Amino acid sequence: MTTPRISCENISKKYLRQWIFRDLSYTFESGKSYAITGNNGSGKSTLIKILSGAILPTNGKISYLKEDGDSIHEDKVYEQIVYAAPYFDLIEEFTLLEALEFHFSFKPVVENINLKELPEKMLLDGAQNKAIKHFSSGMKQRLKLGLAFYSDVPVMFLDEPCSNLDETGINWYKNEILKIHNQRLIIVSSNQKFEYEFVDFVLNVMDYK
Ligand SMILES: Nc1ncnc2c1ncn2[C@@H]1O[C@H](COP(=O)(O)OP(=O)(O)OP(=O)(O)O)[C@@H](O)[C@H]1O
Repeated sequence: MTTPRISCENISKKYLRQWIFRDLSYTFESGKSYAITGNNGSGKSTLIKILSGAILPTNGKISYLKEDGDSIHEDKVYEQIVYAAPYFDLIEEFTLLEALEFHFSFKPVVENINLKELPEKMLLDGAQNKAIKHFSSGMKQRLKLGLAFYSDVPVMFLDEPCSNLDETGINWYKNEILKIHNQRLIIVSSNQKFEYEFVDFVLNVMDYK
């Protein structure tokens, strides 16, 4: 698995007439973990969306670079990433097993894990044939995070990862992320320290106003 780094050159984002952030130049190194912090409405989700390629910056350039310095073509970037966020919906009509089969038809599952083991790993044992529309908000969040954790890809974006999780879910999140954080580039958007205690670097979006 190649582990890319993400280079941002002078990126700025404007919505309507308001600059959300300006002139952000930063390199997210492969295998390191980062938190993006800042007040409510400061632009954390906007930045993480831009880094993933979900939306474009108003100005500036984002590149995914391989170890040899070559850039990964923008059409191929999606193969490198998983992204769990409140604004990305699950397909509600699927059962849990269908959702797992669907997701893992696009992304490889991490080595040595069988698809059948995943519900238990996500604390969703017993819900295999339940439709996602009947999941609680915490179950949906564990599924979103689980799809990210157990996909064998080098870049992981997490926006507000512990929203809707109870204490058991938060402990599960903390344990699972500690197992993988040295193998991936992880970028977490959060205002809650316990969600990003494991990171190597903190980037405050307020510093780019
Ligand atoms: N599509 C959009 N059109 C116009 N303005 C937008 C759009 N998306 C976000 N904004 C604005 O950009 C600013 C940053 O929003 P963003 O969601 O990135 O903040 P955030 O730091 O993630 O906030 P929170 O901590 O509340 O989740 C806000 O003022 C928001 O209203």
